Amino acid sequence: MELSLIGLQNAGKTSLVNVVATGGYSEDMIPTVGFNMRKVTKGNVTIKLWDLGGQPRFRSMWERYCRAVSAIVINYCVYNVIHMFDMIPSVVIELSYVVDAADPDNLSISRSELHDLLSKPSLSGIPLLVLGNKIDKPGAMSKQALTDQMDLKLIIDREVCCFMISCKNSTNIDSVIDWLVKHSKSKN
Ligand SMILES: Nc1nc2c(ncn2[C@@H]2O[C@H](COP(=O)(O)OP(=O)(O)OP(=O)(O)O)[C@@H](O)[C@H]2O)c(=O)[nH]1
Ligand SMILES: [Mg+2]
Repeated sequence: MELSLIGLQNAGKTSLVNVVATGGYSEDMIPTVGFNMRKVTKGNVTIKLWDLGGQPRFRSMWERYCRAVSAIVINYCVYNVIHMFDMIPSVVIELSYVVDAADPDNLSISRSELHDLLSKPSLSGIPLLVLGNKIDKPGAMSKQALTDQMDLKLIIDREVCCFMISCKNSTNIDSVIDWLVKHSKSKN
């Protein structure tokens, strides 16, 4: 199974890959240039994770990487949204600010990047996993607020699942792995 992670810069995509792969977390991260690929084995399932750079100059390649993979994970920095699409790479879209006021622009950018991506015919029907990341931070938004502000209720043409996570504290990372393994099995 192949997954692509998309999200705005600083959402925590590379941190998520590290936590899923090894359990390791670091504050000291370098922004991803282009993409990284990492293979992770969980039980009898091997997942190839495409970790895409979230800076504006890299966003045009998201669709290309989502066409070839099994799932799309969208990562938000709440904060993190992950969407999983089966048989397509996963995409992560991230928001890098405290949602409730500090930087409303980022939230609307994340929302429009997500809905733009989902409107691509090449990605139709792919399940989506939305992850709200950085819930350890004070002021992190609730799942309900994330769902409302990302207009997730408008997505009716595919399975959508949403978890609130913290890579830092490993909160709900097990649920993310279970979801990934379950969806990779259902397609293999
Ligand atoms: N407090 C907190 N910080 C986090 C969490 N996850 C990631 N971070 C921090 O957020 C920063 C950015 O993390 P990255 O994983 O590099 O973000 P990215 O989405 O890969 O960024 P790009 O590669 O530029 O797209 C780092 O300083 C991380 O330590 C979390 O759960 N909680
Ligand atoms: Mg990165």
